[in-house]
Amino acid sequence: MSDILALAYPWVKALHIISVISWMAALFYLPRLFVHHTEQGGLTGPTHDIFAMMEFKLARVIMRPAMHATWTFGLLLVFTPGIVDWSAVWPWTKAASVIAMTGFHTWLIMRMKAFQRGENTVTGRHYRMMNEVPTVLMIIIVFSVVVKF
Ligand code: HEM
Repeated sequence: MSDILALAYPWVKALHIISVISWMAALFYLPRLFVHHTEQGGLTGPTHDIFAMMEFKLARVIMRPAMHATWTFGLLLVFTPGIVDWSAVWPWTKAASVIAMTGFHTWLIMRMKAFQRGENTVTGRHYRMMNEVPTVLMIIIVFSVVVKF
């Protein structure tokens, strides 16, 4: 098994990066949709229905499968011999950040489901601020995994 993972390493890493790009695209765009849904879409009527449909499809067709793929390929990289040195700091920084990113994903799913029910208690300003969370985490993750401090 270790031999197969070592041979597949560059392919798995490429698939990991493709999955990460897809996941991040959704994590960046869904809060933007929530901003405009809150400020222009309302919670009933045709504009609300269009926003709710776009949010549902983004979450279910792109964001969820991309997160599963990112975790799957990322964990395969973790189990590849010689790739992660747990005595260094970067794997722990990265692990904490990806858990936080997954928490942010879960929060977005909860907000998406609330909009589906025609409910929303969060302001557009709050969604704008929350939009910075994946940006900050992404910067920490990429420096961790590339610079390996
Ligand atoms: C979700 C759980 C994740 C796990 C378990 C994971 C794990 C890993 C591992 C073990 C590597 C290999 C490091 C190496 O080859 O030296 C890697 C590479 C990489 N990861 Fe992740 N990762 C995850 C999520 C993410 C996220 C969310 C991002 C970006 C926001 C990301 C960005 C990258 C990049 C850019 C690389 C390539 C680094 C390089 O080769 O220089 N990963 N990941």
